[in-house]
Amino acid sequence: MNILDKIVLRKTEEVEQAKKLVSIKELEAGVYFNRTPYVLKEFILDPKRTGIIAEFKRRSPSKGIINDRSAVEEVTNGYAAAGASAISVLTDIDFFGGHPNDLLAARAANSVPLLRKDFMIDEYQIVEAKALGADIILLIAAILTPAQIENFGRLAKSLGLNVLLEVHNLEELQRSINPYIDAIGVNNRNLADFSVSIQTSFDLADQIPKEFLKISESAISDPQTIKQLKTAGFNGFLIGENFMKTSDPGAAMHQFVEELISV
Ligand SMILES: O=C(O)c1ccccc1NCC(=O)[C@H](O)[C@H](O)COP(=O)(O)O
Repeated sequence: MNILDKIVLRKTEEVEQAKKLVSIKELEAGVYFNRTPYVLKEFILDPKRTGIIAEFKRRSPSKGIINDRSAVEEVTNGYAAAGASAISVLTDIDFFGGHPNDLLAARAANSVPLLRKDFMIDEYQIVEAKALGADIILLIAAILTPAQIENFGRLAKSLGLNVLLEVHNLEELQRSINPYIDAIGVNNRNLADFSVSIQTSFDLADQIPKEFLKISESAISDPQTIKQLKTAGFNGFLIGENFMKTSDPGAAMHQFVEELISV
């Protein structure tokens, strides 16, 4: 069993527990449920912003603890001030040290699009994402069937949410595209064995149909790489560890953006 299988197994139990604790009706009565989500495309393509989706990530299966000291409000405020086009908040508890409350806290503290970064395997989590104040959900092709991706995408769009489809290879891309997707993220990390290669993004860049935003995800640590990814057609860049491993992730992003402007 690889790490993705383990995560999905645990997630299945977690979602069943959550359903028993909080009903869909209660989620729909939440303070954020009726807010209109931001449109990701407007923020990613805004020339005053950076295209960076900066991630709040305490730990990961590949790296262990990355940062268990920084507060979500402080970090996400720092990211927004540094020009983030969106902020990714990991809500997985057991494998990433996140929590749904991190998303609520980030929502209360920020006015940029928020990605609920989690392993979505059930429609309940999409309704929950809306209730937590998310603007974007992630659908990972490696753990979902094409029918699930279409059904989850349809539900997300009916709630006004943006849909980011994550793929790692051409086969996942070709079998997963549907009309409910806004953005395609190419994950440079192989989630089964943790190997990373930016080449994955370069290889898939021209295969992504023009109507989708193109996001390169993971293992980005150098402004020069962003420049190359932009030349290849990417408009968005998901970065976690490179900022979170520092004592002040917002300041680290600010410094990164300064360098990005000058390369
Ligand atoms: O990061 C991991 O170790 C990981 C393991 C298994 C499934 C998902 C995983 N990460 C999720 C992500 O895709 C990243 O958090 C995100 O793209 C940011 O990556 P990075 O900039 O390398 O922290």
